[in-house]
Amino acid sequence: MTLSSSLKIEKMRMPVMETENTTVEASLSEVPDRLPFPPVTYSHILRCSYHDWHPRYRPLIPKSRLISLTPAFVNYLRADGIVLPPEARPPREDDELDAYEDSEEGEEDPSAEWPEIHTQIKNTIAELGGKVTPKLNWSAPKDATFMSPTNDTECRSPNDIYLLLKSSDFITHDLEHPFDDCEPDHINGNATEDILPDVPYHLVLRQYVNFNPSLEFRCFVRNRKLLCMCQRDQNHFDFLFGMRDMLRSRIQSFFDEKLRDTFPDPNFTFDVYIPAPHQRVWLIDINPWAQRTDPLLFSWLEILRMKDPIGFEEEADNGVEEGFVRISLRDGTVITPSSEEEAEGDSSSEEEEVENVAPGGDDQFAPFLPEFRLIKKDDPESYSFNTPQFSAHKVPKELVDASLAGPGGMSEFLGKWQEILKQQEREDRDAGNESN
Ligand SMILES: Nc1ncnc2c1ncn2[C@@H]1O[C@H](COP(=O)(O)OP(=O)(O)OP(=O)(O)O)[C@@H](O)[C@H]1O
Ligand SMILES: [Mg+2]
Repeated sequence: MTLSSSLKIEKMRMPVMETENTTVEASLSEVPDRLPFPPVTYSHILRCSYHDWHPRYRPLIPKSRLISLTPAFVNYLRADGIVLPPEARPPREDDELDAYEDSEEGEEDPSAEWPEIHTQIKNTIAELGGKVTPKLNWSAPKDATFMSPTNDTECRSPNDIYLLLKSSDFITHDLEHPFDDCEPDHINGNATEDILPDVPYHLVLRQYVNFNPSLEFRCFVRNRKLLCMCQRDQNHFDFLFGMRDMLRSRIQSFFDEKLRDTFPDPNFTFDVYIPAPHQRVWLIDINPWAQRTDPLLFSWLEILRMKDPIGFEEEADNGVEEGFVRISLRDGTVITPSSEEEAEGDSSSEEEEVENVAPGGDDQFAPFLPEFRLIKKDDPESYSFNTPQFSAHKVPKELVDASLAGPGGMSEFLGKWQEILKQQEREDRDAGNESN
């Protein structure tokens, strides 16, 4: 879950947007003051929490473990400042034993308040092969990767995890604002009491895998219909265009078979990963149908105003070619296999292979298939490969340089940070003295 994209951004995005088949032009006067979302309820947010859906979809998810967090640990995450438990380091030959013991003695150990969680995290990292990527109920600390020497969310020790979690605004959002802009649920038409629900906080540890970001997709579901989807990474990948129909078909089947009738809410978004050889779809996350979920290559207004795909029935026989959806058309009408049978015998000669076009090619009609939006070569949305995402969360260059400078790990980086701050204070003081 990212911090919300504002309506202002929606307005900026709307005027010209290349879609898969059409160019949508909307005048700003058509843009409402508020995005027309249905009310987002507390229980919808809770049902999108990893701990809620993980047991239901376990076989569809890459290997992960959940650790139920105690109030003491949640307090540690919430507390200002970053104090990490002391790390046991192997004694070096030149260590004076006395000096080594002295330095250990004085150190504060926050994990003394939550030793069982600390141990569970250590054991889970080992169980998952030594490398994990963490997240809380809704969010991964993607905005804090500047704290990591590898510049990503790979963690090898509990301290790597604590440092990322405590440095992330996305994690703070999970802790402090999960129900912002939400309202109580309605039972029999009556609103329930407006008391914020208790959140059963969980730490999710996923076995770290080298993801190919070009094969991650976000999918939007409204009224249990797969409405549209797009790539998650904001770069242009030429090869995706040739695979679009095949990937769409995989995602549609995955949705129909695994999610459509099992997710408790009719509206939601989900993220998938379809690594080579692109046979298997992995579920990565489920996000609320709410402004806080980044619509990526779409704008929310565009999604909310989108027509439902009218749907299709894939031919029941085995004449379906890999990578294509075969739809029966006659006189511009969709003919499903059952209606075809009723009408007359074999009509295969009248079949056409169609992409995401409406009958008669008229844009006023609903599309047949969910739009699958990819970044074209010259799209303004396409980032340069060097530009990091989450620009709102950028930090001074010195900090990034410091984090990348040495192999000493994250704790060393914290030390460098303190040094930079002290140096800055000294310079400010000197500048003040000079001007006096
Ligand atoms: N097992 C894994 N190993 C390595 N990287 C992973 C793994 N699982 C997910 N990732 C990476 O982490 C990214 C973020 O994960 P996730 O979608 O769960 O975070 P999020 O905070 O919910 O994101 P958003 O705010 O976009 O909803 C994914 O896009 C993927 O690149
Ligand atoms: Mg998410």
